[in-house]
Amino acid sequence: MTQRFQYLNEQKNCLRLTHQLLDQADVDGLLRCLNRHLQHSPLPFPCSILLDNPRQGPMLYQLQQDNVSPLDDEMLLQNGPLRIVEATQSTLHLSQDEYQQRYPALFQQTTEQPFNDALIIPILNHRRLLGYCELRRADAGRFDADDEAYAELVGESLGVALEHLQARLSLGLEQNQLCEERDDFHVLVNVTNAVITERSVESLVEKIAHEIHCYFGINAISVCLPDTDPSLLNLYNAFFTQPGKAQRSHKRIAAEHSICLSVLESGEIQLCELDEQDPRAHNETQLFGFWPAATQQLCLIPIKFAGQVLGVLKLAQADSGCFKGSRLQLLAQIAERTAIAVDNARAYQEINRLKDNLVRENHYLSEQVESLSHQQFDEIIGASRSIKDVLKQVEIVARTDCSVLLLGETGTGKEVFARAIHRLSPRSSKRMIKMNCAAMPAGLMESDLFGHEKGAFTGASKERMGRFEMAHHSSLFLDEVGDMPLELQPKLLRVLQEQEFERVGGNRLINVDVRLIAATNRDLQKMVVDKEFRSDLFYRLNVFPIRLPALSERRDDIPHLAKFFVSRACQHMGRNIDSIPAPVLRRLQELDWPGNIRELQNVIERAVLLSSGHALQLPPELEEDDSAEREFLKVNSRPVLTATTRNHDEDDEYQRIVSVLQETNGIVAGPRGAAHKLGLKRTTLLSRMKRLGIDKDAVLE
Ligand SMILES: Nc1ncnc2c1ncn2[C@@H]1O[C@H](COP(=O)(O)OP(=O)(O)OP(=O)(O)O)[C@@H](O)[C@H]1O
Repeated sequence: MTQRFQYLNEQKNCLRLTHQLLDQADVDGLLRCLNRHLQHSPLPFPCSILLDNPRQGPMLYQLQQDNVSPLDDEMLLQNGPLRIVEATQSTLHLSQDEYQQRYPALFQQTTEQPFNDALIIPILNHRRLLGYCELRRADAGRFDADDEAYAELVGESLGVALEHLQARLSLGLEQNQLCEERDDFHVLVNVTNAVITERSVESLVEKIAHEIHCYFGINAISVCLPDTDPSLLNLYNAFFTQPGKAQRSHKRIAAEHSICLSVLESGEIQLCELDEQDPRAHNETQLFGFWPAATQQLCLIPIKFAGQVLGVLKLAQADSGCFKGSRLQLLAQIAERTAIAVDNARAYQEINRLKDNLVRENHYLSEQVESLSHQQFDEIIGASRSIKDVLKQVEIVARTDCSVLLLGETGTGKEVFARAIHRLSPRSSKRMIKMNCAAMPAGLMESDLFGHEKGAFTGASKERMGRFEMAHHSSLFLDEVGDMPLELQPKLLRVLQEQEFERVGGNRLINVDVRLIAATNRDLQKMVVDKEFRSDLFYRLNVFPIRLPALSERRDDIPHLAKFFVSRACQHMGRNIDSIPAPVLRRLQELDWPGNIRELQNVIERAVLLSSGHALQLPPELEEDDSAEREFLKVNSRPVLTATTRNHDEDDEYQRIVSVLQETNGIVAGPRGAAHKLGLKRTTLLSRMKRLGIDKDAVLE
């Protein structure tokens, strides 16, 4: 074979080797491919590769019984031939003895079988050293110049292939990183989108848990938020016992000794290694009622917003790889987004609570403004002895904190006096809160009075403040207290005695300072005997009873009240009535008024409406009784009879009335009057006279 032919042949071999090497996906493949090639080349000796990676340090790849075993002992490799090859960028030719002498440690570590001669060829790419490859021959021969030349060609092929491989690997790496970044970004966008519109904590947790579960494969996700009661924490859990299907729960747990509390306080991420023997793991199981199989790690990440720790994102997982490096960073970013949403949800809850309170306060206020406007700001009309006695009692009791029980028939002014007591009391700067026990359905009364926590009963979607809380530092007027359900009475008694209570569905004691004014038109004492009212509550309410007299017991006040109501009604209706004739006032004083002042007020309003002139006229129903009224109306709606239109019976009646009138000298009313003699009521007689066309003056002529 001519030298030229041999040269061309070697070039061809190396070109083929280069192609084969370029097809390899990794360094292991390169090493295997190279050794296969060498077996059929002019240098049929085992070859190893050392790569000098500037970031990770040198790495030696050797083929041992067809297995590639990398060696990354940096000290050992740095102290080998690497640095001299780097400095000279040329082949190093060493006998075994020389090798052993110069690099004893590396020799010992890498020499399984003795060798005779070694060639160390630099792998260069554009004069940059990528590493070297090392050929060792165990036979008696030594490498000559031709061997060196061929080995250097192999080194060049390796340089090209390694450069290519590195470019491919880093491209793949970059691509992977890009994909990872894209996915991370995606999950963050998903979390942001999921939480941005969420206003309830429950659905917020559900959505975040879903994203975390899908992306990280984590099966137990909780969000822990502080409770209004500092000794408790709220734990919102989502557990994926089946892929993609969450079991949700909400628990209030004791804050003391819980891992969440330490994260809330420190604001630092906490990782806990647990196994089922660990008492903390046991504790977690108790809290969750669920323990994800083989859980080894708990990761607790603070949910921080504007420097404040709002809660904790708690994750339990078997694969601790989730809670490291970039994965942990991503979870922390999810916690940041969660914080914005938690803050929004809290703000929304607070706004809603305030709005509800405002609506309720407004409602109470308008209830009260309405009643105030009817009362000319609680003006109490009355100069009778009985009402003066009541006013004295009101003055005495108003300045104390003592409970007051207002007793009296309906419409006697119990609410008016309750307002007067509150207005004269040191609590008058706050408005009085009122509740009518008869108007409130029994089932709603407890939560209306004491408020409720969210979820306390079906439909309790929000926490709500009750009237007792609203009446803090003020007075609570319980109207119709006799209608309070028996089962609620002990709770009322407790507030009156201890000034503390719990909301419905809550276990937090709420302290209030409330002055109670109760009223009833029922006979509470009898109710106690009949076991319809608790005696202990009765005695507690009855500390200062004030009995309001019925209107029939204070007839002297009727003219004052009538004038007051007439002027007020005229104002409202735009009427001008400036006198109440004496007979009208007298008539008003005669009546029984079972509905008391309220009834009087209604009658006057009606009279104002019906009166045609400037003097008040009574409405027809104010006749002595209903039959008289009917008669009056009947008679008045018919034409007056004359001698020609009267029938026989009517004629008889005409004669009888005329003769009695003549006997009584025209007097109709009174014991000697015609009505009495005929056994008729005065008004009935007057109606009949009108109907029959009898003129009492004409009868006497
Ligand atoms: N002394 C008074 N002066 C002026 N108006 C009064 C007086 N007492 C009561 N009223 C008026 O009478 C009406 C009934 O009064 P109030 O509602 O206080 O009675 P009550 O005893 O609480 O009735 P109920 O038992 O039916 O609740 C109200 O319109 C009130 O303004």
